[in-house]
Amino acid sequence: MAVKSDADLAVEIAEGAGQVLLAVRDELIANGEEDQRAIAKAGDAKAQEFIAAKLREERPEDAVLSEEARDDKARLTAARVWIVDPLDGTKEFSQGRHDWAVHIALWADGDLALGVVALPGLGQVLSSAKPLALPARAADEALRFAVSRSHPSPLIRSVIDGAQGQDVPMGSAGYKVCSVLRGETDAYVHAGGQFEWDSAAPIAIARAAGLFTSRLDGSAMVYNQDDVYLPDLIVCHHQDRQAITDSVVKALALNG
Ligand SMILES: Nc1ncnc2c1ncn2[C@@H]1O[C@H](COP(=O)(O)O)[C@@H](OP(=O)(O)O)[C@H]1O
Ligand SMILES: [Mg+2]
Repeated sequence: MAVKSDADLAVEIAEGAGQVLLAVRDELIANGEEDQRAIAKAGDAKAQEFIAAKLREERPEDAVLSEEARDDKARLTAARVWIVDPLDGTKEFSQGRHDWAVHIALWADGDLALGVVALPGLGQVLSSAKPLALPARAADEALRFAVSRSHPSPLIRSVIDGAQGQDVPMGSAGYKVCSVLRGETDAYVHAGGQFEWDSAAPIAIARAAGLFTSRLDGSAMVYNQDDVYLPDLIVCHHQDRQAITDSVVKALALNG
């Protein structure tokens, strides 16, 4: 039998983990579970188990970096590393909301090679291998920024105000990047903390679709580093890059 392509495998895994997460949550709620931490914990564990088993079975040679597994650093000398967040937007998942995601990315030979984000609450899966056409951006309308519901940042508030934009709160880094691709927002600018698994798959999809992506200081998002802390990012249409980066520079000067 022919070996499944990485792109097909990533979609299969992201979709499958999404189904596992929906089923776990339904079952717990049907059994009367009201503790959101218990729902989040069960979701994280079951999705991690599903993804790890699939990767072990289908790509036993590859290294894996996951939010929910020990980082044994074998990945630092590997040619191929899967970077996964089994459940991004954990809080929103546990609250019964739809704005959460499963992230599956593949890093190969120095850069992101593939990203898949499943949005089980919407029944959608986005892949860098099949980029969506970018939604049109009306140049005269205020920029809509996807922002965190649970990690407010004074710096990001300043960036949005400086760009005369409006904020659209929602959970999950993957869901936010997909909101730009789905035309619900125009940009996602984040500061204050995140890890490689929070952004790897979403950034691969954003790049493939032709969005601008960078760190707040304008440098490239770099993955599979020893320290996986990757605290800030910009995702936007190229036409908005200047306005947003100007606002970031001013906000950094104001907020230190
Ligand atoms: N200041 C911060 N420090 C660490 N992680 C952060 C963070 N802000 C956001 N994140 C992580 O980024 C993801 C999206 O967050 P948000 O919805 O608030 O934008 C979440 O991942 P998890 O749900 O996988 O933990 C969250 O933990
Ligand atoms: Mg996450």
